[in-house]
Amino acid sequence: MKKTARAHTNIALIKYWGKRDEQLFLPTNSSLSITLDRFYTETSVEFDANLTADRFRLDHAVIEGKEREKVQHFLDKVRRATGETRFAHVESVNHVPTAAGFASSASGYSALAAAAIKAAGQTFTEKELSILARQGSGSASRSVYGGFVEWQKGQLPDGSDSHAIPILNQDEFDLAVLSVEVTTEKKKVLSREGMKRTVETSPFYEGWLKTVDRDLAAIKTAIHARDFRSMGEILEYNALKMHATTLGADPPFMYWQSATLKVMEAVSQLREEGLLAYFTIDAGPNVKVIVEIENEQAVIERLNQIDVVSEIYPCRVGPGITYLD
Ligand SMILES: O=C(O)C[C@@](O)(CF)CCOP(=O)(O)OP(=O)(O)O
Repeated sequence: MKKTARAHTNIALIKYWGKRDEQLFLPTNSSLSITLDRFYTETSVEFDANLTADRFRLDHAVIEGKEREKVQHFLDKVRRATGETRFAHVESVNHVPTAAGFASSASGYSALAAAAIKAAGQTFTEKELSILARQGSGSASRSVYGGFVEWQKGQLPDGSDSHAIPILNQDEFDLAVLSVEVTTEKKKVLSREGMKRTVETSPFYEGWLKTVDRDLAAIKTAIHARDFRSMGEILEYNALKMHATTLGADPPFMYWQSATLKVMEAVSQLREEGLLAYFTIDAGPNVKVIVEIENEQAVIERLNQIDVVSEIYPCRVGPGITYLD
């Protein structure tokens, strides 16, 4: 039977940056994210005895090659976990503007994990789904839950303790996440390759590992206290440290472009003027600005004045996985 699930993108406030096990997608450090309401992936899965290979369509186009193989490799994990033996039709639609710089792999693999398990006639707990989704893309482990989510790195070699846990529900600490798209010129280093090169070659990586757990503990305290200022200071600091590690990689690389820096400077200037806003940046030049709801419009107006800003997508804290049939 065909089953469909929806999963949302998430934005990390404490970054997942490095794997201790590439095959099982086990991270070097724990991370923490906000699931967003606006951007999501809807995926349907139907196992079919007549198929001789998994079929994958993304945004109504048949996908072949590496991307299809990655989906088949992931569905092999689903078949091992469920005893399902058939191949599947997979249909995914991304409600994520690709240019917005959101890694749709997070929403993509959590939606795929949820729909595939249901289509195999099984029911997984969120913890089991998180462990499965993690093996498609690390950040997908977090999109299983809504709101504020921690992905615990775990200690066990089999990864059975490396999964997400809910920290705060989506309606318990409302804030705005402004996805600021800047004009982009060059191709970016994909996060998977970027973190691998950094872990293997950057002398700054040990500094990252030394301080990330402290950032995580401090931001959880700030979130539970609804202390926006402290939370903002920590998330911005953590993002800067993550990006600093790439400058020491061999060969070095930088996700920021001049447009990125212009937005970063504007956010600092806003704080000078008393408007509390903080930025975070992932594996690309776009910037996500975190702001309290009452300041959202004022901050959007100011950021729209920056010549290199091409689009701003306002988001709110969003839900975990939902099943559509
Ligand atoms: O989201 C974060 O915590 C931080 C990042 O976005 C920073 F770029 C990394 C996301 O990495 P992902 O795409 O999940 O890698 P995969 O496990 O190799 O698929």
